[in-house]
Amino acid sequence: MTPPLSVAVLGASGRMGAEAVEAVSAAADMELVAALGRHDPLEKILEAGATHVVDLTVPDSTEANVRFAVEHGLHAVVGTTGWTDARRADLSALLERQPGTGVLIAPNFALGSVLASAFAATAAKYFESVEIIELHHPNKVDAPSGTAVRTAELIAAARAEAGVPASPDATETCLEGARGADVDGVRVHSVRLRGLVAHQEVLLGGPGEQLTLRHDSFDRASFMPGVLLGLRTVASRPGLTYGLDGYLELGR
Ligand SMILES: NC(=O)C1=CN([C@@H]2O[C@H](COP(=O)(O)OP(=O)(O)OC[C@H]3O[C@@H](n4cnc5c(N)ncnc54)[C@H](OP(=O)(O)O)[C@@H]3O)[C@@H](O)[C@H]2O)C=CC1
Ligand SMILES: O=C(O)C1=N[C@H](C(=O)O)C[C@H](O)C1
Repeated sequence: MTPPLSVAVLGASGRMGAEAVEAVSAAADMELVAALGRHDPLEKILEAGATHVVDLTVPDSTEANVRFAVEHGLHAVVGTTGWTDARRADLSALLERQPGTGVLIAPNFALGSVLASAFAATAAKYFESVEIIELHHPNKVDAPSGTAVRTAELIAAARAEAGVPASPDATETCLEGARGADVDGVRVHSVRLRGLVAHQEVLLGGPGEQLTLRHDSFDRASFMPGVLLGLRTVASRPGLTYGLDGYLELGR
């Protein structure tokens, strides 16, 4: 019989971390061996004999956490935001020196969200205009969301490959921010509202029509199947995978 995966959760008392602790504890093929808070030394992961780490902390700490895991040959599943191109490139370089170790950075673990972003990328070349609205709870520490950034990147890449020109926009703004953030040429608007969890709309416009792709996470339980899928897959995918779509058969 295959032994259970030995999993350590970082950020264990946070909104996502607490949910992950429950999900891992309930999974028959996993054992939760450590649950670390902000003040716990990372060495606790090693003492506990973890082989897999889940990072659900904050953008300021995630890079050091993941580097620590990789340097010790542990596989990491990362949901924390803040992984810029430069940070991912540094991590890829580190992973080259640790063959056999896998890291998944997943801007969104909800399968519906991953699918919605993939659908948006597929649709993007057929429409003149595309904009993203992401909507989250007001305790979220960053904007725009990692999901919106990833979706914009996928859309921009698909449009560039198809040779689609930039979305038309003749606006003269008189107030900074009125048109949202520019992510790879895609406008992203961030809403923070009490009562929300995590939501996103991709608006695609053409002459006389609009396609809206909306995904809603009403509960953080929505992220857990993706976290568990990541944990079950990451060791078989050495190096860095960016986006849970990398583990799914999406057939672009
Ligand atoms: N990929 C995905 O599907 C999802 C990703 N996220 C992302 O996950 C991250 C966490 O979100 P959320 O759970 O809502 O946030 P919370 O603020 O609820 O939790 C963050 C956790 O990180 C801990 N922490 C804070 N600072 C440090 C530090 N310096 N070192 C180690 N740990 C630290 C906190 O500890 P303490 O309690 O002691 O302050 C807390 O437990 C965010 O980046 C968010 O965007 C969120 C939802 C889904
Ligand atoms: O902070 C959150 O809540 C979320 N963060 C991730 C992001 O920034 O995209 C994923 C999801 O949107 C929830």
